[in-house]
Amino acid sequence: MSELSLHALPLKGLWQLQHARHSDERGGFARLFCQASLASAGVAMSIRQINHSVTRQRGAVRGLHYQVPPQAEYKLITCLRGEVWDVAVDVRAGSPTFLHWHAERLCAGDGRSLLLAPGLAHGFQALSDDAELLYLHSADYSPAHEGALSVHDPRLAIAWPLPIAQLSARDQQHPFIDASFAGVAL
Ligand SMILES: Cc1cn([C@H]2C[C@H](O)[C@@H](COP(=O)(O)OP(=O)(O)O[C@H]3O[C@@H](C)C(=O)[C@@H](O)[C@H]3O)O2)c(=O)[nH]c1=O
Repeated sequence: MSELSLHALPLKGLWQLQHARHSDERGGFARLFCQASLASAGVAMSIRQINHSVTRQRGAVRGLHYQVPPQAEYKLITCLRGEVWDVAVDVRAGSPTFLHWHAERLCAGDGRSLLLAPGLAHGFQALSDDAELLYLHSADYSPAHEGALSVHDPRLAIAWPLPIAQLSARDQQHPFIDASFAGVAL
C-alpha cells in the first residue's frame, strides 16, 4: 500500500485518505499529508494553516462551516484522540448533489482522514469525550469569507448519531436555508 491513498466518497470532492501505518517497538509513524500524492490524484492542495480543536463533551457538535471564494478551501481532517462523526455538506451552486450530506466516523489511530474540496461545508459530532481534531487548510481563516449552515436545518436533515449535547452560541444562530440560498459559486 502507498503511504497515502485517496478513496472517493459519495459526494464529488470528498475523499477518505488512508495512511500506511508503520509500527515498531517504539510505536507508530504515518504520513498525514503529502502534496505530491494528492497532486497525482488531481488534488492541488497546499497548506496555509494548521488548526487543532479539543471537544470536551461527547455529543457536542461544531459546524457547519465553509469559506467562500477567494478563501474557499480544501480541508483535511484527522482525529488525533477519541472518535467523531464527521459530516460534509455540498453547498456548491449548480452541483448535482447540492445540499446532500455524507458522514464518516473518524477514530484516533484508524489511519484515516477526510478531505473536503472547496464548496463543501464541514461539521462533526464528538462520539467520545475529549475528541481532538487536526485540520489542514489550503486557505487562511477569514471570518469575512465564512458561511455556515444550521446543524438543525430540516432541509439537510442530518441524522446526528447522538442528541446534540453542546453547540456554540455562534453555531446556534445560523439561519435555516431558504429559497434565496443559491450556494457557493466557485
Ligand atoms: C476556525 C478558526 C477560529 N479561530 C478563532 C475564532 C474564535 O475565537 C475561536 C473559535 O472559533 P470557532 O468557534 O469558529 O471554532 P469552531 O466552531 O471549532 O470552528 C471550526 O469548526 C469546524 C466544524 C471546522 O470545520 C473548522 O474549520 C472551524 O470552522 O478561534 C481562529 O483564530 N482561527 C480559525 O481558523
